[in-house]
Amino acid sequence: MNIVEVQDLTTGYSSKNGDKVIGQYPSLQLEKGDFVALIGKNGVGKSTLLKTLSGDISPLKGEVKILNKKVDELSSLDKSKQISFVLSQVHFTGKLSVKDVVTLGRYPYVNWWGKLSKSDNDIVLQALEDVGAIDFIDRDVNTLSDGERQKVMIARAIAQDTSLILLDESTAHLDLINRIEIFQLLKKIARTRNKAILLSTHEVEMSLQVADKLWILSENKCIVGTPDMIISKNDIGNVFNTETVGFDTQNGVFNFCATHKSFSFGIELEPSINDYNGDLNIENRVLWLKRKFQSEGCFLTNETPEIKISLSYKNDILEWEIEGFGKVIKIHDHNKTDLYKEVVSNFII
Ligand SMILES: Nc1ncnc2c1ncn2[C@@H]1O[C@H](COP(=O)(O)OP(=O)(O)OP(=O)(O)O)[C@@H](O)[C@H]1O
Repeated sequence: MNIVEVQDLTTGYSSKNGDKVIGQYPSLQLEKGDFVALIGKNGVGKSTLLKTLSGDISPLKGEVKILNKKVDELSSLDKSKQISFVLSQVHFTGKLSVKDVVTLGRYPYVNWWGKLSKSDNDIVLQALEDVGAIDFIDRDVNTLSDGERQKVMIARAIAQDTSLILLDESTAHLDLINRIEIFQLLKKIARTRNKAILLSTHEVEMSLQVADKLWILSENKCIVGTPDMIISKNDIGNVFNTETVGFDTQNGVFNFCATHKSFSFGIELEPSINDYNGDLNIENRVLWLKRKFQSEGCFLTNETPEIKISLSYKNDILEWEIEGFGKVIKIHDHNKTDLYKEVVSNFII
């Protein structure tokens, strides 16, 4: 079942000088259980779309339905039971504890006298536990770090228990481990509690690994797909690649490319390497060396490269042999060799 249904939607802003169109989306849906990442370059319209879905701004054209009801026709109480919206920047005036802030998420459900039940209290504590914020439950929310505050705001949305949770760059201030944990937590909440969660983010690589689907905004439109579909059509590369950044569809990561072109190179591992029994993962080391050379503008090729590099294992020592421009050098590798620097200083300069 669809929680969100978008038809012929045009997002944007009206002013006395006329309408400013930001995006046009003929049809978009979010189903129960969906955890979807909304990605796209700066200024492409992610926040504008989220604010339109939440009913905070009106569409220039078309409509948004939440559980079959037009969002702009929902009462504010119904809206707060159906939609929670986590913003990236929040500031509270006055002194509010972390618990007070998360408890605000329960207010659509309180009785006539505004009294919270024990189960409301349990939901608040569980939400704080879920996001890893229970340890600062009594702190003044304005004294928290940006990352800590983000966790609290996500806990408030969880406590609000809405069908749709929208998050605008809410993991931006979190460190890597917290980002992964919050992504996984949001996915689990979507699945186990049958919610639809849409998170705008610049975490393209993590979205590909964790989200069920991606919405990629680009030039007024939205490309929708599962990560495997998106990768197979190279949608990420088509949208994000520039002269200096290229998306590697095989490894699901962005590679840096130099704007200038340098020498061609090839790296091979000689069979003797099989006898090596040290604590390095040689294949990974070579993979990252290739990336380093490519980021310097070097072109990887197996067919007669200008610089041929081979790694072997002789007399208990790893040894690089570098050949090119009529010259050969050997380097004993004690795991500290900056191979790119060696090549440039011995062969290029
Ligand atoms: N209130 C407004 N009035 C007019 N234009 C606006 C308004 N708010 C945003 N915009 C413009 O709408 C466009 C989309 O902005 P939006 O914030 O939706 O992009 P975004 O994809 O979320 O960007 P970012 O990744 O940088 O956060 C931008 O060109 C922005 O300048």
